[in-house]
Amino acid sequence: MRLSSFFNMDSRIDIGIDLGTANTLIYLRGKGVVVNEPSIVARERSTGKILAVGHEALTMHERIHPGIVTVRPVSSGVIGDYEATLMLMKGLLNKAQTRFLFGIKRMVISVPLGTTEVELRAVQDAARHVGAKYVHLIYEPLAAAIGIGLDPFAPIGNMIVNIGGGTTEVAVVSYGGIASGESLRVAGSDINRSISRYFREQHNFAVSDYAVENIKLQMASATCQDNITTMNVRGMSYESGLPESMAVDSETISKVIAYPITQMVTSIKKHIEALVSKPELAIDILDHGIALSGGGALLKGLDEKIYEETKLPVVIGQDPLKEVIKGVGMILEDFSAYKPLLAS
Ligand SMILES: Nc1ncnc2c1ncn2[C@@H]1O[C@H](COP(=O)(O)OP(=O)(O)OP(=O)(O)O)[C@@H](O)[C@H]1O
Repeated sequence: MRLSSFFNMDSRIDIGIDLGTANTLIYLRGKGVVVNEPSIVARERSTGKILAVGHEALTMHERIHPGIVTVRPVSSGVIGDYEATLMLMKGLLNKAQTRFLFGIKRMVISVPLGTTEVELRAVQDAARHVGAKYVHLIYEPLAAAIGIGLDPFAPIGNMIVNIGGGTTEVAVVSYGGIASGESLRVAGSDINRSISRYFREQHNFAVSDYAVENIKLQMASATCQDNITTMNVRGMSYESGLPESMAVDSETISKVIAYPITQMVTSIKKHIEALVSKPELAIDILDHGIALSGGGALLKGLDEKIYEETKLPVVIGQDPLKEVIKGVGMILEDFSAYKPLLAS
């Protein structure tokens, strides 16, 4: 018996990764999602030595001394810091608690639409560096469509909008391809930046990333809500130089985040209007609506806002933060069926 068949080389593992700006998720074929952690690493400033990745690194963020630095290696959905991305991938693969005794055979990674050749190559290199033998890339909206339960090969048009931390991917999927789409570099992080800027510029008040995220999750809304809520926010006053607390209401926060929301909705409308030369696709979308995925889809009132602006039905995926990795997982589980969808 040949050594390779004795060791059954097919027992090498197949892995899917949603390498996101905010979160990275890992799927193991046959097991499901085994890692779901923030895309952040903490390293020693002088040596570059990695101290923590994922949840632990996020806990250290904004609490550390100058000898330690936290880095978000993925920016706008693509690799911004190659070395830190490798550390993130290695660290999170270790957390998968699976011994890759025979190495990784196939790795499928989701990437934003419009990723440049250089950016695609960086993702492929990183995947090979962490041990993948074959690397395949899938555009995020296609993965999200599969995850949501749509058939990307169907001879009808489906509109998917995946709103992540760094990008909003708008795509009309039909016949196993993308009929129209773009990756807008405006998403969840821009909403956070708008909130931070409001406190800094209007109140001379510095608020931590953690507090900003909390404000967004608790009170931000894409539409005006009837019941206005208030919350106390703690931060540092630039004027007094002391920690202070100030009240903010949901109506103010909704106004503050209006600009990034408008940019997202404008992109969606632009791609619907682009279907003027393909009216049958437009009618399909009228019938089936717009499917939303990604963490940004959870923003209060966003579905309502998109409906107000487009008059098209809007459906949010069952588990928006996991639709892309669910789709990547389904590709791994039935690779030959979904192979035609892969970017390379
Ligand atoms: N309930 C919520 N309301 C509003 N925003 C939310 C909610 N939950 C998560 N988010 C936002 O969703 C974003 C993360 O979503 P997701 O994990 O899908 O993005 P990602 O895949 O890391 O990013 P990208 O695809 O752009 O690289 C963050 O900006 C987060 O603040």
